[in-house]
Amino acid sequence: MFAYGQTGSGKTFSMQGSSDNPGVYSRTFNELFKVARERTAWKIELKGACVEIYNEEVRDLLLGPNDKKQKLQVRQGKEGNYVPGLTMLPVNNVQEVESLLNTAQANRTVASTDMNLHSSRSHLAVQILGTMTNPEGKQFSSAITLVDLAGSERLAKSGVSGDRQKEAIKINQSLSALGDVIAARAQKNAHTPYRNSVLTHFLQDWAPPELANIYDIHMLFF
Ligand SMILES: Nc1ncnc2c1ncn2[C@@H]1O[C@H](COP(=O)(O)OP(=O)(O)OP(=O)(O)O)[C@@H](O)[C@H]1O
Repeated sequence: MFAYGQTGSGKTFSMQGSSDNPGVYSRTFNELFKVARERTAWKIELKGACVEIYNEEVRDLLLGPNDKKQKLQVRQGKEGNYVPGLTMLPVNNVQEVESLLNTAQANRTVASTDMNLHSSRSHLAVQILGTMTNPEGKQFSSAITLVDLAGSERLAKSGVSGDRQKEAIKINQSLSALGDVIAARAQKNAHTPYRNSVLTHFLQDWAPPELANIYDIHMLFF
């Protein structure tokens, strides 16, 4: 699921929500753990990861202040791309996911522009990966990814220069690459241009075009 829209339109606000008005994260993860609890005969293991894609670099947002930062790269896997070395922590309930999200939000790159005092300068991807074994012993794996995209911005309006301007150019380029990927998937093109940005490369799965509809993409427009 992607939150997409102009800078300052309320994407991060709607993803995070508040204590009296839960956002997309809370609602999604409450439902996920409710379903997991109901499947009493299944063995379900869930792990969470949070990354930001900043200036075409993948950054691990779950590192503590003393953890060693390493350069992360997207690698090709059989069922989808993955990032070797990325922190993935077991999560057993919504509170544990919320704790990961708090760490991620605190580590995310934010800056002030004319259009948003706390503008996200990166795409934030929150991923829950599940390994599930049904009562017959058959194993499945699955992932849900919620992406709070950095906002598209007109440089003249956001009034940015220097580093902020470079960030805005990268943000706009990667949003355009995401649009191209979604269009190619929707049209079931033989080639999907995943490699045109780190965002789309990170999110690449390996569904052949004829099976594209088994991978749900939801866009929230702001
Ligand atoms: N529905 C709302 N009610 C009250 N305040 C809101 C609402 N939506 C957004 N805001 C406020 O508007 C400001 C901008 O919102 P937010 O940071 O969520 O925008 P954004 O789309 O994520 O921007 P960017 O792409 O620049 O990161 C914030 O101060 C936020 O608290």
